Amino acid sequence: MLSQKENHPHPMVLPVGTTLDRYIMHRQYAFAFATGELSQLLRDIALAGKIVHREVNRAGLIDLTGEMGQENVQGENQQKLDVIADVRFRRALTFGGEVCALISEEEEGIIFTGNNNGKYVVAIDPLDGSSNIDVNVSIGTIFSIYRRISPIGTEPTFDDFMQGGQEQVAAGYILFGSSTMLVYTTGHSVNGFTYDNSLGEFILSHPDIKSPKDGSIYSYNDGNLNDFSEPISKYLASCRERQYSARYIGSLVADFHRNLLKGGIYLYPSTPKNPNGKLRLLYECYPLAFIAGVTGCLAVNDTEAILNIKPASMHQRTPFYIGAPKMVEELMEYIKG
Ligand SMILES: O=P(O)(O)OC[C@H]1O[C@](O)(COP(=O)(O)O)[C@@H](O)[C@@H]1O
Ligand SMILES: [Mg+2]
Ligand SMILES: [Mg+2]
Repeated sequence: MLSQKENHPHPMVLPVGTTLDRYIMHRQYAFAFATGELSQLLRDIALAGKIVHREVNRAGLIDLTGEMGQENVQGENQQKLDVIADVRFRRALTFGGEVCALISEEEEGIIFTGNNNGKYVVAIDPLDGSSNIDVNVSIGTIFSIYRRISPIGTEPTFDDFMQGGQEQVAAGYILFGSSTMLVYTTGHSVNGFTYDNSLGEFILSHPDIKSPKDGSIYSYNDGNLNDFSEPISKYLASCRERQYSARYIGSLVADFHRNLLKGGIYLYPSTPKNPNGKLRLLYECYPLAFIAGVTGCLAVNDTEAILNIKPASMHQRTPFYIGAPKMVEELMEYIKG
């Protein structure tokens, strides 16, 4: 008699309307060696996402807008919601028990959860798009998950976080926009779940997302244009000449999500102010590049694919270009000259 796992088709396409929980369970059965820890970790992230969704929605009512009055490791003034989101994800991942350590945009060092038997480490941008928090514009959370390489039962190490983008076992983001969505991948397909407030559930709404091969949307901060290299300026001029649509929300997660669905390119080049770019490799660029790869998009910096960059420090930055393959390839032609 075939076991449940052998009997279960792989991959399983689930209908729109499936809850996240049911989806995760079914996906777990599709993998012979799945033991449920990653599934539980994804549920913990979804739980924290629901709590932050609630805080974001009523931020203006409960004095959660404005600055915290302190700086984070990046030298940025922390917004209250940056700190709230950081605390909520840290708690959910600590109490969930599957994560032995995490790094966060809001914290300098490694956060040890005390779960030394946990198999996973997480890198997280608890609140992305901080400049848009107080003005009711879409913001989000970005996360990246690795299986630890340090022995289970011991204290996790720096090396657990320096495995490189290709070693991610899962990555995703939560978008707090006109609706709240969780989009993630474990490397096989990218699926989007919309939060139904009345049910308190994430519901499958965007199964197996495939991104257009080409596009006509370009996203960058025009205020930095004079500081871009000549090849980048030339590429942007060619987009303008072709009357592409310039769209820039100023929240990476929201700009990425739009371009993922509609076809487009997001650029954050290096500038004199940010000689290594602005965006952080481990908890902004790697996870979005991992998602992009599964949907057929490309993610690069001026010299290589983002997932091939060898990490060296926890908060390192990189120039970042991500989007429709035809658009990114064309940009690379300009950069190569
Ligand atoms: O204001 P700028 O320089 O255009 O930068 C906007 C970019 O910086 C970010 O806000 C950086 O992320 P955080 O908000 O998480 O620090 C991105 O979301 C966004 O794309
Ligand atoms: Mg960010
Ligand atoms: Mg942030």
